[in-house]
Amino acid sequence: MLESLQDGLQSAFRTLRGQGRLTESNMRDGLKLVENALLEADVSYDVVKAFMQEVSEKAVGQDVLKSLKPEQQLVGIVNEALIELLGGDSDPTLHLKQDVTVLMMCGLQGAGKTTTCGKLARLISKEGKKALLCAADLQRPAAVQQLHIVGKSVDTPVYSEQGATDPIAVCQNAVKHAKDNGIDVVILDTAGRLAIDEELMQQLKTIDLKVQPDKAFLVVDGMTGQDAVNSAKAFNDALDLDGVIMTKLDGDARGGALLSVKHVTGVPIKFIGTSEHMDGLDPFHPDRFASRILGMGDIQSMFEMAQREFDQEQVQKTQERLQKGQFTLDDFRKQLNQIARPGLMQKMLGLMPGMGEMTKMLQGGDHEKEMRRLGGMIDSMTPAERSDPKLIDNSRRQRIAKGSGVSPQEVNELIKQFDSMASLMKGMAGGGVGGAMDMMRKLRSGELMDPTGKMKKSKQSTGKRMTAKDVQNQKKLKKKLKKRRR
Ligand SMILES: Nc1nc2c(ncn2[C@@H]2O[C@H](COP(=O)(O)OP(=O)(O)OP(=O)(O)O)[C@@H](O)[C@H]2O)c(=O)[nH]1
Repeated sequence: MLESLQDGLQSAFRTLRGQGRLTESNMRDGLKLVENALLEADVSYDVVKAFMQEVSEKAVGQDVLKSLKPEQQLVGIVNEALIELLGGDSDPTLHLKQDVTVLMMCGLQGAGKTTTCGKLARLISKEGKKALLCAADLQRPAAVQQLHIVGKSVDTPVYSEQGATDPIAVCQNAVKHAKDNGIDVVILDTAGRLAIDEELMQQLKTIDLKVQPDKAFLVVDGMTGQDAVNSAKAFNDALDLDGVIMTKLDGDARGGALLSVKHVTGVPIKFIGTSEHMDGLDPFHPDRFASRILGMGDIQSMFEMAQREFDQEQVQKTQERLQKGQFTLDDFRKQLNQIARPGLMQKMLGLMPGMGEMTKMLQGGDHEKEMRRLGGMIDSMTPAERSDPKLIDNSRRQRIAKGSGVSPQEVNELIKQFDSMASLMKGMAGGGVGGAMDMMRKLRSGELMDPTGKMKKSKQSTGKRMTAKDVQNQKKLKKKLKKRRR
């Protein structure tokens, strides 16, 4: 996400690396590169101008701190200005009421509104609250049905009225239904249009007036750059928005809209869409995101993601089993299924300082195939072997390999991974950022994954030789990681 902006800023900071003192001239060179990086990321010109003015004033007037290198000083100043630009201390907490909380979602057609309704419902239910989706898009014939499909995929009920023509009445009835049925949050999926028009705005204003949602969120497509900013401005003029949800930041979005929207509209971003899957919605924290843009990672979000996405009950059970020495290969398989979900590892690694390159390399890893390979080996074991892999001697290893169509070395690798996972689970179950850090340390040191994103197995053990390209890639990756860690 926003790799080119990250790269641009990194090269700006690099110009100051090795320079002993912060002078006006070396700072000017660095600042010019920061400005270029922002413009290339398609940040609005006015935003760049205001941003650069603030940064330059601070940078040039800054006393040279003996303890900090010029590069570190500029990073610090840019970090502060970026946090401000992204929304300061705005935070994505929904502040649910005791009574029913109503969230109105609006946006242009195709921005990702319906998908985001589902993602939001999923996040709410992960927090133990009950959500209800309300089909208030009566404009597009298939919209109601689409919301039902989305609702089913996140296990959330959908309120809709067959043949209804009045979206306001549908929203009011949905809120009443929620009150009668102990539901905590109603998410209104309102109609979108291809462009902003008076009729759409009028309908939204009437819903706003008559249903009185607690929050109005605008969903905008981050891939559309400045158009997203302009539509945020128009919707905010009409509706007084509480927040923007910017979608499709997983693609080639350069980030300009993300950096411009708060400055131009005054409305902060509250969530970002990071994939088309239902787990692809991340709460947006300006300080954490600034840290990510500057390549410093976001350990807190990574930890929260682990808490949210890994079944905590299962983590707890596993810890108990570990403590009793009962962790088995069946448990191992369950854990793998959680951890190796497509996209999850990439997202988590993307939050690690300096791991941007690794996430690119993880793209395209065939997790399902890998899961089948590992599952096949586990299925070929006896229950006793699954409970106690130490029983697996040479002849058992030969039998399991034969039964699952792999080499005995691969069975060996699986058992090694099992041992790694056992200590990983201990770290995770230990909880806190430390647990997540421990898990990441293992990933980083390559104990779990190979550079293609598959669960690690040595190429020698499978009889395949490393190609020259593999060797080159590994070298490049090591070099990059080493450089960034400096
Ligand atoms: N890659 C990616 N795709 C997304 C994201 N959010 C939504 N999409 C995709 O964008 C497309 C449009 O999403 P919808 O949810 O149907 O958009 P909508 O705004 O509800 O559109 P209408 O119902 O026509 O008003 C779908 O193919 C989604 O899968 C995201 O964060 N990342």
